[in-house]
Amino acid sequence: MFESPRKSNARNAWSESQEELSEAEPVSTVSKGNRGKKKKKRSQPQQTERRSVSASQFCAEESFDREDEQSEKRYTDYDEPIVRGIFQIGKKSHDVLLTSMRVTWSPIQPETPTGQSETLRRTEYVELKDVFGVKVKRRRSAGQETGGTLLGITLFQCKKKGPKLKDHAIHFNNMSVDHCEIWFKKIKEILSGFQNRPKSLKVFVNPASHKKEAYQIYRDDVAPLFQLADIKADVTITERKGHALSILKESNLDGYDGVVVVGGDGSVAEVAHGLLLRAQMDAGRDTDSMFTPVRATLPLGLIPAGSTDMVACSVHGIRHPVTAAMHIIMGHHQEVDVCSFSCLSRLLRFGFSAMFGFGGRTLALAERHRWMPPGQRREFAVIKTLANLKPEDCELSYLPVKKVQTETLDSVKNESLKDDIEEEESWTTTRGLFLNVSIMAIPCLCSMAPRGLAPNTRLNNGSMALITAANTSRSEFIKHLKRYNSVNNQFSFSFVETQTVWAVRLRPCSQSSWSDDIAEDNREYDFKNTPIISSEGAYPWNVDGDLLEAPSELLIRLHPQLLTLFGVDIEEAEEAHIKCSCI
Ligand SMILES: Nc1ncnc2c1ncn2[C@@H]1O[C@H](COP(=O)(O)OP(=O)(O)OP(=O)(O)O)[C@@H](O)[C@H]1O
Repeated sequence: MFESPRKSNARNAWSESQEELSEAEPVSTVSKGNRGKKKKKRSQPQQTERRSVSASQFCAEESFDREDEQSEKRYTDYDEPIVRGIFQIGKKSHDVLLTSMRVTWSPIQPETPTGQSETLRRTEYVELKDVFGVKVKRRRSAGQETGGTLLGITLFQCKKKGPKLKDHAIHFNNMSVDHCEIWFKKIKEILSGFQNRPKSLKVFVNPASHKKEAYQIYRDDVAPLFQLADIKADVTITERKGHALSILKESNLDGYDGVVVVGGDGSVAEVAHGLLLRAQMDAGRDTDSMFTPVRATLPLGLIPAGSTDMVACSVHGIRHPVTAAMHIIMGHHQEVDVCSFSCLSRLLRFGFSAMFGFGGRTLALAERHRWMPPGQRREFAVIKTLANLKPEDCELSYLPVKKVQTETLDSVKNESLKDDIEEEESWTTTRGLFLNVSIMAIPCLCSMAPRGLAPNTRLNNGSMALITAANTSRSEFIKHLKRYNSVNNQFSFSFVETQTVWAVRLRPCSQSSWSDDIAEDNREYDFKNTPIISSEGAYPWNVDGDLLEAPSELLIRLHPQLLTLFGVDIEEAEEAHIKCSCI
């Protein structure tokens, strides 16, 4: 029985095999003077191409025998042959070559009357930039934990299909210990040279997320991939709201290369806030004043396991735990804009999006009915809030993004924004009745809004979308909401306005805050068993799916590229994909 590669112990993989096996076969380590034709033609591989090339491509490159000195130099700089040997791949023996960039293999077979073209057509390769793990492959009997007959080595490749990433195993069979040891060590050495790839991660799993499946998702889909990639994971299963935040504030994070959260948007927001707050504390920033924040030192990985997963969808383009894990393993970094929420100059939290009015009230109501199953709770809250739809009387001010400012450097932008915030005349102010006010620093993709709640915002374009729905009839407002899930433009209503902004100030003016709703609600429900979340005079905000109560005016500022997430800019990824299929 073959050992399942996912269950092998990555760290001791080779040392274990050395102890148990002694039989050796000659290995032809490729010397510079004996590279043959293969050494000459490999130029720097294209960064976007992930699939194996066809033999015809390889053949075309191979066929040039006369090369000038310059191309020879390019070859030796980038694609030095390291080791060459024979492995069985599938059912056939192959001539396999390892260079610093790739592993190339072609079947060994007698030459045909037409020459070598057939062999070359079958030549394939995998680029090492797409490989995330190498393991020793052994045959073990049922129940055998260690040892076993060496069969060869297995490479684990990250494969891309649209926005989806998945792992793919390529088996190179050879029963010689010496042969496999050299290959194993050389490939390991190359893989450890990828600086962006994390070696050690702090992982937070929220067991209460959505259908309580976060731990299972981590254990079954993510941990085996981390193990293949030799990533050490220090896992905390959170016990309560705020648990991850307190760990991030208090623990020594020096040994980690990143932080990972397995959960929904609420968990993501808590961990993102924790990382950023920790960075401010370490940098000595006074968060009780108008401060210019510093960037978080560690990148954050998001494994979606919540009910909406807007942040994960926005940075991966898909809600898929394996894709999320592969972005972390491969060290794909994406800078992301973040906003800060402050009240009377005091920082309340960092986050990505906020809703006031309908969005805030709906969440507040759902939170008060936590005892209901998640889907039912949300549906109930939406219907009840729509039934009691009330506009918010508020004063709304914003700092519009000026064209010239969008091109300035981030640090300059932060300082310039700080000056503008302090100058009252830079603000545009309106007072009115609003059914909903949304402020989004990222596109907020989710199943209810596949194009995003804020489709015109990018992850790091240095601005936020301000979307206001002024007072209108319930039926018009429902039409607007329904459009998020359709191909029609949700903003083409006279009562909806969108702005591109840097900062927003919102001051509720109505005296009847949502505590009136609670009083009404409590008449209908058993309030002894329902926690009362609101305090008198506080207004509910939905900040990344988490309830935030602000007693008075809330200031929301944008901080360009303050956080690094493991992921990609999905628009760029899509463009690259389109280009590929055109070719
Ligand atoms: N052990 C725990 N028990 C209860 N709540 C927890 C626990 N650990 C963390 N939390 C809190 O649960 C809140 C909600 O979790 P999360 O956002 O992951 O799930 P969700 O609400 O189902 O998903 P989404 O936000 O995507 O809709 C978070 O604010 C988090 O702080």
